[in-house]
Amino acid sequence: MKIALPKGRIAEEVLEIFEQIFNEKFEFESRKLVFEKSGFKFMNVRNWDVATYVEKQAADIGVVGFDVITELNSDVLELFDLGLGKCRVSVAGIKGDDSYKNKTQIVVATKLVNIAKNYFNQKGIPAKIIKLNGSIELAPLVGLSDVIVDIVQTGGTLRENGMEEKEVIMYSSARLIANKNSFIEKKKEILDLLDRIKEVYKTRKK
Ligand SMILES: Nc1ncnc2c1ncn2[C@@H]1O[C@H](COP(=O)(O)OP(=O)(O)OP(=O)(O)O)[C@@H](O)[C@H]1O
Ligand SMILES: O=P(O)(O)OC[C@H]1O[C@H](OP(=O)(O)OP(=O)(O)O)[C@H](O)[C@@H]1O
Repeated sequence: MKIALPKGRIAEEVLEIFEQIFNEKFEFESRKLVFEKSGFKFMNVRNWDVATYVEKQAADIGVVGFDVITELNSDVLELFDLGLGKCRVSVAGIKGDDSYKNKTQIVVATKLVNIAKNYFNQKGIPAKIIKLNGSIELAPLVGLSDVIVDIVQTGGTLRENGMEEKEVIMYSSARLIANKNSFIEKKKEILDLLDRIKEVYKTRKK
């Protein structure tokens, strides 16, 4: 069975869970992208690519943020909420300035283009979306956009830049996902692993 694990923020906590299940040290050596343990092949993949590997069945299962699955509209099965990497996706803007609410068209800077588009569409508010790849908070500060749609965790980045959360769009946490065909072909192995994860959660300190 092939398992795609994310690099980056949630990597450490995810590896910890797998360490507990397999009862041994789990570490991707510096540049090594694949390692095998007890018949499982683990792949070290960028958070944003986990959903793609799983959807295309290059991996049978994976761990990824719910924000990513939502943004990519990934056609995968969601098996379990791991409760890690908790954050929210919010509309944010300059503190005390709600003038964006009166505009005929709001200019929104974001990395999460689809989430932003769907949110303003559903509210019937015309929005022009500007895609950025990082440091999203800068956009309203220099007049590139009226507001941003971005991930908020501690709120520290917003505060430090004189901004505030205006509207929460969705809450996110890391999810265990499976490829739909793999779930049919390898149902027993996948459910066994899921049981082992749930077992770890019963004894896990929050
Ligand atoms: N402060 C935060 N900023 C970004 N993501 C966060 C934060 N807190 C929790 N998360 C969650 O952690 C996941 C992984 O974030 P991480 O920063 O490692 O990857 P990324 O930068 O979004 O992706 P990639 O490394 O592929 O470019 C996100 O998809 C989100 O669900
Ligand atoms: O609420 P906070 O705890 O401050 O976290 C939120 C910040 O973290 C993320 O950025 P990241 O650090 O991934 O950098 P980026 O701007 O390059 O995307 C996100 O895009 C926010 O900027």
